[in-house]
Amino acid sequence: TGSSRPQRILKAVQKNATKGDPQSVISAIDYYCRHKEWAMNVGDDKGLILDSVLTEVNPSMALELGTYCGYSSVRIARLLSPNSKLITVEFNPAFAAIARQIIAYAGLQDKVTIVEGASGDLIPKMKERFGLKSFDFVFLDHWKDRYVPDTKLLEDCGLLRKGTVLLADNVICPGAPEYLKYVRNNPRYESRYYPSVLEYTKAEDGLEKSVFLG
Ligand SMILES: O=C(NCCc1nnc(-c2ccc3[nH]cnc3c2)[nH]1)c1cc(-c2ccc(F)cc2)cc(O)c1O
Ligand SMILES: [Mg+2]
Repeated sequence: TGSSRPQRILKAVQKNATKGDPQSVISAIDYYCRHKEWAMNVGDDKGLILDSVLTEVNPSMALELGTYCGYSSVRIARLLSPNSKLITVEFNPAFAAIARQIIAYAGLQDKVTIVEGASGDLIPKMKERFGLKSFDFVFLDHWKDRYVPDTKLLEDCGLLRKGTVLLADNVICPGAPEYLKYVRNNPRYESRYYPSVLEYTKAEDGLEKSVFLG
């Protein structure tokens, strides 16, 4: 039984990044995934769009659905103000274990809480478990067929407030056509598409930013 791709990504971080330096962790993962083996991180092209939207929103409470190896958790958490927090949901325990180590290597463990389980089960428990009112920012990067049900669930659980920003990865590749229809035809959202490329490739992809209007 050999190593897994996430394990190899962790090793690349431990070998090439500087402990406590989030940017070096991001660069180490991007280098590895561009030159050694592809992986489904949001990547450096779409990552710059994520950075700019995040800086604009400056969230106190952020939610990420789909942690994978923690690459976007590090991208998000490194830009959060002091006392701001990121909760990230991961379904796969093996992914979560690697992400925890990568987030800790970046020195961001105090800003990030990784929750393991299905988003559909965890979202209804968030208010009580984390004593939070609502999220200021949500990054959707999990299973693409969960984007619509989980957005509806966030609405129904009162976890979105007037002005909450949803940013969805992969709306072109692998694609989230139902989600695009949902947010673009819904008067409760103001949506904008940011064209880009699929991580580490020249294939078309992009991010959809949707502001919840309450
Ligand atoms: O599947 C993806 N991402 C999802 C991973 C995940 N990590 N965690 C979850 C989770 C977390 C809580 C959940 N609760 C319920 N389902 C859950 C699923 N899902 C994904 C796939 C691609 C991709 C593109 C082109 C290809 F040829 C092949 C692949 C690119 C990307 O940027 C992705 O994000
Ligand atoms: Mg993605």
